[in-house]
Amino acid sequence: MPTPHISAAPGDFAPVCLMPGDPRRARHVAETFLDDARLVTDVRSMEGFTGTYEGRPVSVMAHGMGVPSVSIYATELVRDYGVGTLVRIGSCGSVQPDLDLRSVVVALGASTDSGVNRTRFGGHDLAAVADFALARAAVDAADALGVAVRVGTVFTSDLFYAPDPAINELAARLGALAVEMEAAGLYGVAAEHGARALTLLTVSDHLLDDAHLSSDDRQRSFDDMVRVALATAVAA
Ligand SMILES: O=P(O)(O)O[C@H]1O[C@H](CO)[C@@H](O)[C@H]1O
Ligand SMILES: O=c1cc[nH]c(=O)[nH]1
Repeated sequence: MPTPHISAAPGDFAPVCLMPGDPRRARHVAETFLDDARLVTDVRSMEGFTGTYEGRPVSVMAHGMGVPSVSIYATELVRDYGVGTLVRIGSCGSVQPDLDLRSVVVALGASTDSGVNRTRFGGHDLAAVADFALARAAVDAADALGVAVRVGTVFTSDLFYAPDPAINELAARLGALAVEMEAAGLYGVAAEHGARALTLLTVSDHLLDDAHLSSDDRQRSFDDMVRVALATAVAA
């Protein structure tokens, strides 16, 4: 049963899994928000945990950085462990002047410079979109929790260090709220394997202003997004 990248036993994962990029954030979510959380996999130190939230089973496992990494973990979770719902909880760089540090973004869809979805779709452009019920549940959950969210598209880039920052301005002109590195890959995996996926992001950097959150601030802001993600996970 173990896959090349996940050592859990059958049934170890809940039907819904939250996915940050950073394994330490996965542990933080498990220890802070889940009841009875237990470690179910730690291959390559990419720890995954399963516990309960409001009495419902929920898992959290990191996916690493970039489309290839999220594609591996998301595929194995869905195909080999029966996870049907994946909610990415990540960070992003804002490219809109009115989207400030600490804001939470609901990524309805993702443009990308990655080639994976074209590879997947025989050279055509795939509509890399979130599951509508999850997106609606996230917006409702955020309202109920008093967390302001912006809903729109993001740009999933293979390059954290873009050689020409003009790409961020172009993405903004074409409507992107922010830049990150996995949503388009996650949505492609979900489309291929019939799973539901959503990406929630906290703005940790402002790419137009060159402003950045401190690591303490990142943690605090991240927790608002986690509350929204958990409420979404048990509602939708
Ligand atoms: O905070 P995470 O979820 O890792 O997301 C963002 O941060 C990483 C880059 O620092 C990339 O993975 C990007 O998508
Ligand atoms: O991909 C990312 C994530 C956070 N901040 C950025 O500028 N880019």
